[in-house]
Amino acid sequence: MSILRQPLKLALVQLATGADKAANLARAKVKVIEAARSGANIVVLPECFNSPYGTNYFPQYAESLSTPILSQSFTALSAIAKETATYLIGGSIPEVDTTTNKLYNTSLVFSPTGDLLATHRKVHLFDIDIPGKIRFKESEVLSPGDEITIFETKYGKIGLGICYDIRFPELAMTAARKGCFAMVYPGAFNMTTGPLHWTLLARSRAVDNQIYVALCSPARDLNASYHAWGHSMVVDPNGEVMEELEASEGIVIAELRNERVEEVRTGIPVTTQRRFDVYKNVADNN
Ligand SMILES: O=C(O)CCC(=O)C(=O)O
Repeated sequence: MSILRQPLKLALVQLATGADKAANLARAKVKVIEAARSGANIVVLPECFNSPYGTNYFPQYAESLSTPILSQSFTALSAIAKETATYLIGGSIPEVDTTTNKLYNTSLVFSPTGDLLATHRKVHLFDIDIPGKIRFKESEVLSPGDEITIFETKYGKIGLGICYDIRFPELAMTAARKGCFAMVYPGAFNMTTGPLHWTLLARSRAVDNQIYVALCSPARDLNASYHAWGHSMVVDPNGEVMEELEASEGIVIAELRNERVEEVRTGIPVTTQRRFDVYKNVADNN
């Protein structure tokens, strides 16, 4: 069965971001136009591309999406998607729900006509504490989303997660079993877990599910309080890294094809060999 209806070019924009939201949105527009001119059909921006990354920044930069026209980032992303006629996976932005006052780390996806296709609120919040290296507690200010996000494109279905979501294989597995040809994760790993796990996790989710996996980071800025790992990459369904950036701003484009999915799935047919009769109670504790 064809899960990818036609070949497509996927672009990851490893954006250089700063503290000025309007400047970040303007820079995103320039780079998405550049990607589209290079033939990209789907373009991805990084996690928190419109603000610095840090719990202290989220309340200040958060936008309500309840009246989209009033959201600076929503309107900008929709207009960029329309102008470039691309599917735009708009990284993520801090969102405030004004009825509950809760904050979320939220990704918006737009169609080539500028219509909203999907909204993903980061499900697994980035709460880690590695003594002497990094402590980060998104849950101090953010609330988690509660849904797996899958959206339909003319190419097929794509699953969407944000950064730390990649550490949870269940999310990608569920999306793959629902027919997604790719998982896309806007992300911003750091200088401790980046070198340890970024590539490992991307390749793992790809090879677990025999799907494409794309991770899109901001560029590294050593003057910022958070140093992003960079290394945006596209991994193929065999777990092979197709394209990868270093730490500075750039764009990578990879061509995704159904033949590659089929070739890998035929050679090593794990997608049809699963034994849910053996591990159907995967969520039980004992
Ligand atoms: O999982 C990690 O090591 C990093 C996650 C992260 O930076 C994030 O969720 O924003």
